[in-house]
Amino acid sequence: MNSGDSMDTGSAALELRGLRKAFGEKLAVDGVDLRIERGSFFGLVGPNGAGKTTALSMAVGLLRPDAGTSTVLGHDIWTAPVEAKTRLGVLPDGESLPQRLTGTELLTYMGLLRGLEEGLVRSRTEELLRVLDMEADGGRLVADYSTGMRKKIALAVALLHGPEVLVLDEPFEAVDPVSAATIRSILRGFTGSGGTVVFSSHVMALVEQLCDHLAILARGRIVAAGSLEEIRGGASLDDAFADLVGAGHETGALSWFAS
Ligand SMILES: Nc1ncnc2c1ncn2[C@@H]1O[C@H](COP(=O)(O)OP(=O)(O)OP(=O)(O)O)[C@@H](O)[C@H]1O
Repeated sequence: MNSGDSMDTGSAALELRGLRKAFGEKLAVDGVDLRIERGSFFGLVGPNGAGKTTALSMAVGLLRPDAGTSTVLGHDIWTAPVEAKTRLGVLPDGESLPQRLTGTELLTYMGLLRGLEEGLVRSRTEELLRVLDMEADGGRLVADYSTGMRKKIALAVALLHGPEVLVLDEPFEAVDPVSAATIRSILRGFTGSGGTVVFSSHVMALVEQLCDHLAILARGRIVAAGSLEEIRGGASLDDAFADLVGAGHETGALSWFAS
């Protein structure tokens, strides 16, 4: 990992203040404040369309907010992007990778772009492909990868430069169980050595298994944030989630299947 500087001391790993974003009439993120401490394994959960991807995209500098700020280890993502992004590894939502490169070319290109020395890029690329069980796929085009393989190579890109804070949008989506176990173990090792992981997920079991802290986002607002125990309050996370975001949509069978 990169060594910190004096700005970093005492600041949160990631701090969001008053983040807001509207798409036309739709207020996707409506004033999100969140402080994520260093060394946390932090989950951001919420129903479909709650604003998770929009909030995380603004947090990492991929989407300009209408209002609010995001700081990474004390560095503002918009006014000090180099300082912030050097410390940040991002797994964005969707298919944002260059498709016409092989996996090895992609990692090499991204490593050199990050200013890493060539030998280091080569050794880290080999290690990442091996650990992610993609050694045999390094020479294939990213365009020909499966969805889960694209997720894994994107995670490799996020890890390559040795960030201190990882922000991952749905890192386990479409990933097979063996690869998911590998990713869990990489991420646990990462937080174990002082790094911070922030990830979004719909899978409560995963969040319960991995996270020490979490926030629940619904309709663009944080409806609960705290330690896993505080949010669960003695119940399962599934139940706490349903209570907080409002369950009660069991409207019965589809009319045309009614007997
Ligand atoms: N580029 C865009 N243009 C218009 N509306 C958008 C855009 N991006 C997101 N939205 C809207 O903003 C809201 C929040 O979307 P977002 O993708 O952030 O939710 P999410 O919590 O990540 O959802 P999911 O869990 O389904 O991935 C949704 O109503 C969505 O339709």
